[in-house]
Amino acid sequence: MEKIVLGLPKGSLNNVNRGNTYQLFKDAGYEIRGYEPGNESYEIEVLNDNEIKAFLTRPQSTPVELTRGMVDIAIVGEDWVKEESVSNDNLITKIGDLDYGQTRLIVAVPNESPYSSLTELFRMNTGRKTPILCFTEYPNLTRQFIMNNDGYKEIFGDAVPLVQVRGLVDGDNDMVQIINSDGATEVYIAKGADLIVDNTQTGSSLKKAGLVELETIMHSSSGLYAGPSCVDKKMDKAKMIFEQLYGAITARKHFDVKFNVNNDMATVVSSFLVDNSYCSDEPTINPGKKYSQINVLIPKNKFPEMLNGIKNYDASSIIRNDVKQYVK
Ligand SMILES: Nc1ncnc2c1ncn2[C@@H]1O[C@H](COP(=O)(O)OP(=O)(O)OP(=O)(O)O)[C@@H](O)[C@H]1O
Ligand SMILES: O=P(O)(O)OC[C@H]1O[C@H](OP(=O)(O)OP(=O)(O)O)[C@H](O)[C@@H]1O
Repeated sequence: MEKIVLGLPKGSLNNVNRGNTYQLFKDAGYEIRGYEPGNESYEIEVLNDNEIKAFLTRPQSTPVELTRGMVDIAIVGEDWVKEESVSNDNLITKIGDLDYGQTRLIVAVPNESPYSSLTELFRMNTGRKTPILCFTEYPNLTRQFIMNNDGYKEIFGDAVPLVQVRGLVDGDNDMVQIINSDGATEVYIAKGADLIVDNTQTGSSLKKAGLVELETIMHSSSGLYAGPSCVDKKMDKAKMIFEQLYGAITARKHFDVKFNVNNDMATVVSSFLVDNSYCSDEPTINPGKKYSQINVLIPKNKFPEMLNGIKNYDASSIIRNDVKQYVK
């Protein structure tokens, strides 16, 4: 098979404290070299799967690489896929969500602002002589969101806010200007912007900059996405890679628990576990001479209550293991 070309993210999605994609690949059983967080190479080796060729990608540029077939599949945040698809045909398909790198794209203004919504911001600035300035890394989503805002529509109708990406300028309403930022977006408020659109995770960057959220534009998390070059065998392979990764993510949320009960209690305990959803399909029962060993895969958050419950059936020799891979 022709190798599938995989884009792996640089930045927050490969950061030990934010979204450790490297660890996810390791947990999923891939031997991966050249992708250690903070020490990534541009070409990454997947030593135990010679059907994969991997490259480092910047999330901001990943959608372009996907639509042009430079990579067949990639891990990227949904925010960047949406940002790209606002003005272009959406050629990118989502193979599946990977449930990490959760952020929200938000509109923020200074704490002391009198507005409690974006509509109020536009209404309270009616007739202003200077432009309303918004800085963001997401000019397409921002323009779309602003143009759908009731306050904006009341004052400016269908006029298109001016958007500036470095020297490139588009739009006809220069009283509302959306200007591209390449990072550290929060700081633009201190430098004179009226509002920003940025992503937030813990909220600490907003707090530090003395900003407050007005609106949520979208929720985002990382996922595996495919471009138009990912068809037939490549798509089959992409789905297999996703299943492998998702198995590792699901596994992180479960414990593998084993314990013994008297043989005559085994069926009662099994029903107790099924009735309370303390297992995946059903408990596995291995009967011995006097005791039966019961084995369940249980969501981590349900473990304490299950432990409490099985003690009522005189469970003994209770052991709990981490799970590496769990494909439902
Ligand atoms: N603090 C965060 N925690 C988790 N995920 C984040 C965080 N900040 C951003 N992300 C997600 O990571 C992806 C990339 O983020 P972003 O474009 O802001 O740049 P970055 O990874 O920090 O890189 P750079 O600093 O080079 O801009 C996006 O999909 C975003 O939603
Ligand atoms: O809500 P928080 O947990 O503070 O995370 C959100 C911040 O993290 C990212 O920035 P990053 O630190 O990557 O720097 P950047 O703004 O230069 O991209 C993002 O752009 C936010 O500014």
